[in-house]
Amino acid sequence: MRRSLAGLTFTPLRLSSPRSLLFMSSSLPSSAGKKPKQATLARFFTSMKNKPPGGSSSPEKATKHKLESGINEINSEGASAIKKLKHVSAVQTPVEPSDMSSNSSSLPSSAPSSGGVDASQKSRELTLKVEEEQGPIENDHYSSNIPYSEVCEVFNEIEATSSRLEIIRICSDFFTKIMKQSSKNLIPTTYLFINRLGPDYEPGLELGLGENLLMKTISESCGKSMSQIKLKYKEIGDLGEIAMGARNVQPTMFKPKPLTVGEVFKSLRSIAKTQGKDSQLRKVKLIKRMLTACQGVEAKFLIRSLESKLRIGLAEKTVLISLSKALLLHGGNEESSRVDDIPMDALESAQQKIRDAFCQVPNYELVINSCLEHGIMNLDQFCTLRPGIPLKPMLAKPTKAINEVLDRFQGETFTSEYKYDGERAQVHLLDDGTMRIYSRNGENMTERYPEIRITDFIQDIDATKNLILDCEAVAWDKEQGKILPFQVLSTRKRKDVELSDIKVKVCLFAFDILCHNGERLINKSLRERRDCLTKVTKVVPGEFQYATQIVTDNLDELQKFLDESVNQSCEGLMVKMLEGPESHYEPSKRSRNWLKLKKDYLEGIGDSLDLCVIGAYYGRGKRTGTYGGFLLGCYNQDSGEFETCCKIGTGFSDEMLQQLHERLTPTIIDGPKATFVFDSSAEPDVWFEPTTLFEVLTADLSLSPIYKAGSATFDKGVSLRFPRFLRIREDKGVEDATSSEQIVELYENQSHMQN
Ligand SMILES: Nc1ncnc2c1ncn2[C@@H]1O[C@H](COP(=O)(O)OP(=O)(O)OP(=O)(O)O)[C@@H](O)[C@H]1O
Repeated sequence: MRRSLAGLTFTPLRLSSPRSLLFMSSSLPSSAGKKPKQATLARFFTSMKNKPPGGSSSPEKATKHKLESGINEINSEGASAIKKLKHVSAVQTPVEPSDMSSNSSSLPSSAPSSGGVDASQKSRELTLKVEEEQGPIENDHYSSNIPYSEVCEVFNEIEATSSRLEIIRICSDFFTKIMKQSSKNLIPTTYLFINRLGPDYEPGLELGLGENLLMKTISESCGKSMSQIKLKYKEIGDLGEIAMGARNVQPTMFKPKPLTVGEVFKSLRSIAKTQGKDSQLRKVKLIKRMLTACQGVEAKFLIRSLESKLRIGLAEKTVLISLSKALLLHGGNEESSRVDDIPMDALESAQQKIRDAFCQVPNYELVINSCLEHGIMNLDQFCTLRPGIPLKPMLAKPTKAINEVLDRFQGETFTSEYKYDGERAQVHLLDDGTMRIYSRNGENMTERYPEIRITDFIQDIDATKNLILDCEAVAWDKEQGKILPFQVLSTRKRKDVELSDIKVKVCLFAFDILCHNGERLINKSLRERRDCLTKVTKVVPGEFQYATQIVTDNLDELQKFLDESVNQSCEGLMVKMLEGPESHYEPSKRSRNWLKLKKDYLEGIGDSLDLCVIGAYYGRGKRTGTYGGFLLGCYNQDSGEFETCCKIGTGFSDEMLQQLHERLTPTIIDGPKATFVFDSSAEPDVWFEPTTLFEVLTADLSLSPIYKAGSATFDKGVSLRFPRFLRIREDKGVEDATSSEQIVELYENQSHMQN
């Protein structure tokens, strides 16, 4: 069967067997270890345009070089004075909605011929003035003339589709189509699809728009009163639908000029970056401009993007797979001009390459541009980790007993390290001497630790130009010279920390080095990386130390080491492969080459779970006035859904219940989201927008007809028995919740142990 999308004919991807189906929906590392069939692959890749390193002369190339050297500094000094003046000239005249696509097009005749100090200072002043009026000026990396309506039509189609394979087909067909027009279209479009405004580590990309502000804007632009909007919102609970309904019945004198993907994306970024005096007003102005130009379904998705909830059931992983298909097709010649013509193993390799690159460089812009310039199959040479970009950290699998560890590492050389109880800190030293510290989620938290100076911990500062270290930041008692528990660390301020504010000292415990002087070390053995770490850095007691470690496979020695770690306020042990390819650092992967052994959880399933709060039950008796229990869900990374796995009411202090009531009540929504998978017998009294993760302990896991975690694997869902609240996970986003896949694995391990 052939389908047609906006004039182009595509044949849907045919999957030859249930096994291939399984691959398509499988998780990130699924194809590791599988060898693609060389003959088919070779045939396919020789038919691809050969793009030698750096040999491309495509128009994207120049842009790409600019991007690679400083994409995360988009609004900084990088944009030239001329470019700024160019924008200034265009924006000095008031821009009507219908003119939105025309700004930044012409150079003023007065543009300076060189970037002399006066000229650039002057342009900076002008830029600041315009930024004050309009929000920060963007350079043109995000230009795209694709009509925004086309993206919205695709969103609409996805919203109405439940099959993940079909969604992948829709997305990859669309990406292929827009790339045929210009490959530049892909970056802003991808960001709109994943509902983000840039890489996670780029600061200042929070839209910060409250529900009320959006209602007011809709009311003012679409000619409805605030009370009408509020009433409708109570009824249908979707501001997007409301804006679309209101906009579409609004009489207009002139047909507005259609919005483009480029201008919508750039306006969203400008809204996020608008700060300071009257920022709300300026944000509203930008929204109104777009809203008055919306037609058809555009207003629905524009408002949802502004709310940062697209609600179409599109998981980021699905977008990544679709992207790899489209990019692979784009790199091929006419013989392979349809997704169907690409051999399955070529697709598998391409997907793996793009995921690997993304784990090292979590920036769509850099990954896409690298694909376009060098070809997707050469990504591993050109798109690799670098100081200044936080790579996704390697993660560990839980274990329940030392015996399990010994079974796993039998016959191998492995090492055990203390598992410190603090916050992960990826420390980067950049060529220009600046230091950045990134969290587990790639958030820049350098400001949180103003007392840390990495240069103090480097042996030979002249010989070390840049590096990336993997560490745990732990609260430290300077007087007693010992580690303090995590709870003490969490009392430190998270923002705007001044040196004078610091009451709780921090010590960095380094356990890995991932890059040194531009050399990637992740494909070296842990033993080699450790040697490098101790050569390049030096211990400063109480400020920078190495993770305490031991190399032994003796059960008694390991038991003693585990007890010692706990006595020193650690959580237990991290046990790691020490030699050979299995000891390489695997970004983003929850690997069986790193096992965690947490002393407190040995009695349970070996680990705590981080689950998303999606609903609550009103408290009774002593708990009247607060919530008495909560409905929790894990996150299915394939479908983007939250699958319920337990009700929880144990482990909360009265104070915590009060806090949770205050925190969660503003996030109440009118009904369950389409992404909540639940059974009607466990319906809560109120539903929440997913915002908060609880770290939860459980005695064990069991199958239940009421809960839905992992129900695609088993007929029933996996649920937690006797769940107990431990704390709120402030350092994780809702999509970092324990995945359905992890829950299934924990359940299977538990059944295996019981048998
Ligand atoms: N020696 C060590 N080696 C590696 N990680 C360590 C070490 N000591 C402490 N850690 C911390 O332990 C974390 C992994 O264990 P844990 O399960 O507690 O973390 P988490 O954030 O809940 O992650 P997840 O549950 O997703 O694995 C690492 O992310 C790191 O922050």
